[in-house]
Amino acid sequence: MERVKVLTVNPGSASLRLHLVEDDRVLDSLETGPHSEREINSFLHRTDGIDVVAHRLVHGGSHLVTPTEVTRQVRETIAGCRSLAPEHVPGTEALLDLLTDLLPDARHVVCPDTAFHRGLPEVSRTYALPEQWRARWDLRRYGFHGLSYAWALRRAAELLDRPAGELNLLIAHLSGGCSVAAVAHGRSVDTSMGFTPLEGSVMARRSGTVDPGMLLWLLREGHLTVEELEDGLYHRSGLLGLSATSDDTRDLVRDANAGDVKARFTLAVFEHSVRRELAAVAAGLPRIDALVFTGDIGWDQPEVAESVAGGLPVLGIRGGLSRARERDGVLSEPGAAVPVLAIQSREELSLARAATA
Ligand SMILES: Nc1ncnc2c1ncn2[C@@H]1O[C@H](COP(=O)(O)OP(=O)(O)O)[C@@H](O)[C@H]1O
Ligand SMILES: CC(=O)OP(=O)(O)O
Ligand SMILES: [Mg+2]
Repeated sequence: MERVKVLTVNPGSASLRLHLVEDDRVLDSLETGPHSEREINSFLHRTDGIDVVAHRLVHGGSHLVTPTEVTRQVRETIAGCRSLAPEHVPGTEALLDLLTDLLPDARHVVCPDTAFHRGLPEVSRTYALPEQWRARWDLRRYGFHGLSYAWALRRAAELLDRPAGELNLLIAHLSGGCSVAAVAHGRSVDTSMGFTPLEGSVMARRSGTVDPGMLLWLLREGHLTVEELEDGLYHRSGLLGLSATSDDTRDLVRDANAGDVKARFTLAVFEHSVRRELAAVAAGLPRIDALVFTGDIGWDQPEVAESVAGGLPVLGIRGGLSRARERDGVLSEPGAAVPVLAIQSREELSLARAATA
C-alpha cells in the first residue's frame, strides 16, 4: 500500500502543535505559540513530500460535521463559525490560509472535533429552548474533543481486548479544555460540552457551566459588558480564576502539597465538577466497562485521577490507582468492578486517520 505523509495541525487555545505522521508514527513535530510563522516555515523546510494536511477544526457548525476537503465554500463556512468557538476557529483560519499557500499541492482536509458526537441521541443533544430558536440558529449540543475521544476509544478497546463497538465507557478529556463523554456500544451518547466548548466541567481558564440566569443578571444590571463577560468566561475563569495564580494543575498540586489553602480548594472544585459531569453522562449508559482518563491533566496528573475516581463509589468506581504513566494502561487493581485507564491523548494520530479514512 502507498504510504501517505500527513501534516497534522492542532491549533489549541494555548498552543499550536504540528506533527508529521505516517502509518500511525510521528516522524517530526513542532509545539509552539499560536502565532509563529517563522517557526512553521523552518519546520516545513526540513520536510518534504507532504501528501495531506489534516487541520483540526474545533467547530464547524451544523454544516461541517465530518472530515471535509477544503474548498472556497468550505473556507467560507468556517469563517461563519468564528464566533461559535472564538478561542479556536480564528487560529484554524489563519493556519488554513498560511498552509494552503505554503503547501499548494497537498490535499487540505478539515477534521471537526464534533464528528465523534454527530450521532448523539436527540434527547442528549436538545436544549429545552423555543422551537423557532432551535430551528433558526441550530441551537443544539455538538460536543467537542472528538478526535481525542475517538483515539481513547480505540486504545481502550486494545487495552481491554474487546471490540470498540461493544464498549460502554466514561471518558474524561482533561486539558486546557475539559470535557467528559459517555460512550455506549462504541458510540457517543452524551457529553458535557454543548453548543460551544464553554459548557461542562471547570477548565484551565474557562468557567464551564454557570447559571445562565447569573449571566443575564450581570448584563441586565450593567455590571459587565458582553465583551467583558466573554473575556472573563473564556480567559479568566476555571483553575486560573479560582486560584488567581495558575491554570496548570502541576503548579496547583505542588502548592496544595505545600499547604496552600487556595490551591487545595481550586483542585477540590475542579475535581468535584469533573465527578459531577461524569455522573451526569453516566446516566445514559447501560453499564460502565471502564473509566478512561485522557488529555494532558488526565495523563500527567495522577493526583487528579485519584481524587476523581476515588470520589465516585456511587458509580462502582474506586481509587487506589497506580501512578505509573510510562505507557497507556490500566490504573486500577486487578479485578476492579470498573477498571480505570489512562490513555495519552494522541489527537495527531486521530487527525491523520480522520483525514485519510
Ligand atoms: N497538568 C497539566 N499538564 C499540562 N497542561 C495543563 C495541566 N494543567 C493544566 N494545563 C493546561 O492545559 C493546556 C494544554 O492543553 P491543550 O488542550 O493542549 O491546550 P490547547 O488549548 O492549546 O490545545 C496548558 O497550556 C495549561 O494551560
Ligand atoms: C474543544 C477544546 O476545548 O479544545 P482544547 O482543549 O484544545 O482547547
Ligand atoms: Mg488541545
